[in-house]
Amino acid sequence: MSGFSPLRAVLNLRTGTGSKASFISRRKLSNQASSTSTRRIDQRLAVGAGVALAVPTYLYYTRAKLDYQPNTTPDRVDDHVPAQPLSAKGNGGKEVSRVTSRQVLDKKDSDEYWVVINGEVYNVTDFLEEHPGGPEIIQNNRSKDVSYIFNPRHPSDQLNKENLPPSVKHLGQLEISDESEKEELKLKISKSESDEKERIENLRKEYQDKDLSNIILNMRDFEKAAEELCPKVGWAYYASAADDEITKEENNTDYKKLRFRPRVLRSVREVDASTKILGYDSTLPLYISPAAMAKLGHPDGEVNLTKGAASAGIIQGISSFASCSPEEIVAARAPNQPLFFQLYINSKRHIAKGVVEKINKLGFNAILLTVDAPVGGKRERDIRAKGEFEAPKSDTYDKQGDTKGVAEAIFSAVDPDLSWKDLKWLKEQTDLPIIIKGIQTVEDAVQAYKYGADGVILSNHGGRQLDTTQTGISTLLEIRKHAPFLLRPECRVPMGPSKELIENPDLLTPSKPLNEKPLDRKFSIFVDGGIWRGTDAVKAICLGADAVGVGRGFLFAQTVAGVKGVEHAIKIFESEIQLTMRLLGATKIEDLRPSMVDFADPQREQ
Ligand SMILES: Cc1cc2nc3c(=O)[nH]c(=O)nc-3n(C[C@H](O)[C@H](O)[C@H](O)COP(=O)(O)O)c2cc1C
Repeated sequence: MSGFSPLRAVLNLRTGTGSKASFISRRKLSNQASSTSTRRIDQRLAVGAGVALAVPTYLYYTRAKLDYQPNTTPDRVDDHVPAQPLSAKGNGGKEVSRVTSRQVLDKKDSDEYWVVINGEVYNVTDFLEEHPGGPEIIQNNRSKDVSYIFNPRHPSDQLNKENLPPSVKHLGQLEISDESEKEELKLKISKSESDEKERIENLRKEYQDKDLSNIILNMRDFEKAAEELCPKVGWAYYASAADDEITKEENNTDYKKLRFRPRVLRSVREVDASTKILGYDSTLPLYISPAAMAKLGHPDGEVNLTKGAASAGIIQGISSFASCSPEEIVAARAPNQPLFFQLYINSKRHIAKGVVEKINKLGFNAILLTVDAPVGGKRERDIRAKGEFEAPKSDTYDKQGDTKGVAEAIFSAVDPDLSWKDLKWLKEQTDLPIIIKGIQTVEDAVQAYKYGADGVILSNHGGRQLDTTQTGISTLLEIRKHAPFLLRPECRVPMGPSKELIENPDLLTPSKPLNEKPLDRKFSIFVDGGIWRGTDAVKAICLGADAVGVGRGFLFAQTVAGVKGVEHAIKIFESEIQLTMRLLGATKIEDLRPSMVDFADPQREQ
């Protein structure tokens, strides 16, 4: 990075020239939020049961599978055991192996561990120790139909032949010999759990039928509704953050320490909040942050987000630990819909290589490489929730309580030895833009630029990793102070009143600083964490962010009402962002500049 001096950079805050990142193809949006179609979705309900969790198999096995199979999650998972013996001729006319319920039940007292999932029988004896959720949950439920536990946590194509771990043996279709055996195969679900499941099912139906615009006015309303609609384990996983959850809280309260400086009489009838994110059109400077396990909140999971993002024209980031597979998500994608894939690098590099190959092949548009989670943070709600669950007890194996929290299970596959040199390795595997997610200091933002990343996400993982770490918006302030050269030139100016504007109040914003060069190559800066309002998003954009990410808010929205919930959430953000812009005197994203914001505490140094 030629000629960078932090001192010079600080001094140059006020001056400089350069071209702004291009914002083209704006879509004019009128006073009304753009209309988004609402889509009815399947009302199937997944209720959290147990904390067994397998890291999606595509992280281990790499053959890309492009033929999407529809979700086969049964309506009532506990009743999944088929009523009728299955035909011996399924599978496109080929002979299928059949396994009787008696055979499955007899394995209870053997050395082998068999389970039934969605009407198929598997021998998982050799998989026990590989199961990222720990062997106990399988041992506890041997010789049972475990679809109820399995389905909300795994992509529906995870058990397809090409995705099946070699240590899992598919034995054939289940054939029920008689009613009593069918009963014996069923998981025993406690009364309280089945009551809870019913309550959630009814409540979700109500939300699906209601006009959300009358009851969900802001993103916090979604949070409240989601708490009622999420099974305990899912809620604990979504809401949890590290230790005392101080960073999670500050992620939002830090925005409250900034004040707007609106300009008036600026003719704001027409406003356009559209922008480009990594060159892709977006109706808002806001995207869906990648967050794992959307099926814990709603049976259709991440696909809800894909469809909602498509109809409203924003971009979705997809977690490495999504509960829908990349193939399912790509199959749900609208033509030319941009999708960014969030990557965790597996300790086994050949596995990571395979994942990247798959992402390239499936046509994702960018990689968000998460670096703030070499190990999982201490998320106590999540850890506690596993204890609260009444795990179905097996007749033959009653060791309880040793299953992992969802987060703990997930992180067992992530490489804790990842280092900057691995970025070079990743660049060799892909031509996609690489954005480093989880940058928490100005030093690392500079390092990411030096190592050739295409951008950074200033993020502390929603406060889920190191508690009391600084917030994304604080890191942006650090960059403004110590490495403003990373920002677009027009944002390398101070917050608050500007001498130039006082001398020439006709101007809405200060002119681009003279003598400030743009970077040699494009470098995007995104911020996430604690964005609950349009005002939060606009503050970050004013200070130099290219766009902001929202994690929990969208998880909650899809939990409450699937695709319809996601569309409604985007509408909320759209109308709040447009309103904020109008009240600031800004009619397009380029108008949003540091002079429109200042610290609430006037003593605070920039
Ligand atoms: C339940 C949950 C799961 C998450 N899973 C991932 C993940 O798999 N990968 C990742 O990079 N970030 C993950 N994140 C972090 C988000 O991408 C994002 O940084 C964070 O949610 C932003 O904060 P917010 O929830 O306050 O909007 C997750 C966050 C939550 C709440």
